[in-house]
Amino acid sequence: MLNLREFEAAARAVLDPAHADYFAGGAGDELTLRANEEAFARLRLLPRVLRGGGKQDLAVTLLGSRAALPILISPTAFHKLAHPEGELATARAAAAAGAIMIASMAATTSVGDIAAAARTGAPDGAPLWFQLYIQPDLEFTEILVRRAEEAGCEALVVTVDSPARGAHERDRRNGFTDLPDGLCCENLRDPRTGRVLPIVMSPEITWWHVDWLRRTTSLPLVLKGVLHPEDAGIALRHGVDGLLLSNHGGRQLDGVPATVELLPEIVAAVEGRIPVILDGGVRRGTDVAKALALGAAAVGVGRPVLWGLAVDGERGVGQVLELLREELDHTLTLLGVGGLPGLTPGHVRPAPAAGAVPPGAER
Ligand SMILES: Cc1cc2nc3c(=O)[nH]c(=O)nc-3n(C[C@H](O)[C@H](O)[C@H](O)COP(=O)(O)O)c2cc1C
Ligand SMILES: CCCCC(=O)C(=O)O
Repeated sequence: MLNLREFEAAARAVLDPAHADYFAGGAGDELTLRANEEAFARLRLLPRVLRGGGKQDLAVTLLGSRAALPILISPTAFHKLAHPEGELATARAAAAAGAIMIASMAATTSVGDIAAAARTGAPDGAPLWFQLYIQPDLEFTEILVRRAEEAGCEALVVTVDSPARGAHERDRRNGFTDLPDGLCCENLRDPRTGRVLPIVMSPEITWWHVDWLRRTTSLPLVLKGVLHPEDAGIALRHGVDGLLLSNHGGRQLDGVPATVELLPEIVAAVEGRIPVILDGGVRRGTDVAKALALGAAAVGVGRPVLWGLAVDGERGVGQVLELLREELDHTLTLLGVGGLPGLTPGHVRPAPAAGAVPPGAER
């Protein structure tokens, strides 16, 4: 497999079509889903020449978590739909690659088991973060937080773009509403009753809940899904430690901008005080370089990990991460950049608008 696109095609060939559509799909007309990738394609890279350099160091430290590459595994639900080993395979591959994995609250494996798998992938420890939808039942939300802490998660990623579930027409068409028998969201098991609770996406969640969470845990808090620069400023005032600039891969509000289009504004709004991670449409090492040049501290990938997992379990996820790592390394070399800190906004230009006449070409 030469690139992530080939993984996508191969994954579709092996997945149940309804599950392939669940992974691939977006909300509504899928405008934002397409926009994420198109926006990367509209950015051009501008290399510098004759600058020497050598082996690229791709390591980053994010909120105290050390990673071998600036590419995280964004949280995605239901990995056992892609492969019987599910999140365990993903965690081992992430750990072996030194990539931070953000375990989804909607995982088909408990966060404790995911953490144990990550340790087998990298015995000196592999950074694991936990994604949380704040539940209106705060007692249960606190149970989830303690489980993540006990599992050794190093940060909480609080998804705030989901006051309601996105409208996924592919799932409605396919009648995909529930997990198959035998699979469930293990993290949602309620120790008070032994039952598995449904995930509540509630419009009643507010900044008050972020403050509550801030008081409830000492883990770093990353807000996932802030898109408005004013909300980035509000997040700072609420003591948030990082932002994951995300439109949920085009699966929540359709019609919102591509994340990389918003990146410069969000980076400006946080004034360097907290890291901004970006996800949505990252498919190439060149995309990673573009996002980092525009000020992202790192990027996340969602669907490509599911494709790798579907194609070949742990090995497939490992190959997806390795392809991105290699491509990023090669991109930096061709850009004449000696390491991640060398990437600057000057390395990126917008493509001319369609039909535009280049300056000096008018007659
Ligand atoms: C199948 C699928 C399931 C997802 N599940 C979650 C989830 O449980 N929690 C969450 O915060 N985001 C979830 N996301 C959004 C991802 O974290 C991420 O924002 C998005 O996939 C990034 O875009 P990309 O797929 O283009 O890389 C999901 C995305 C997909 C495609
Ligand atoms: C209840 C699971 C939510 C998964 C999710 O966030 C998505 O499919 O985008």
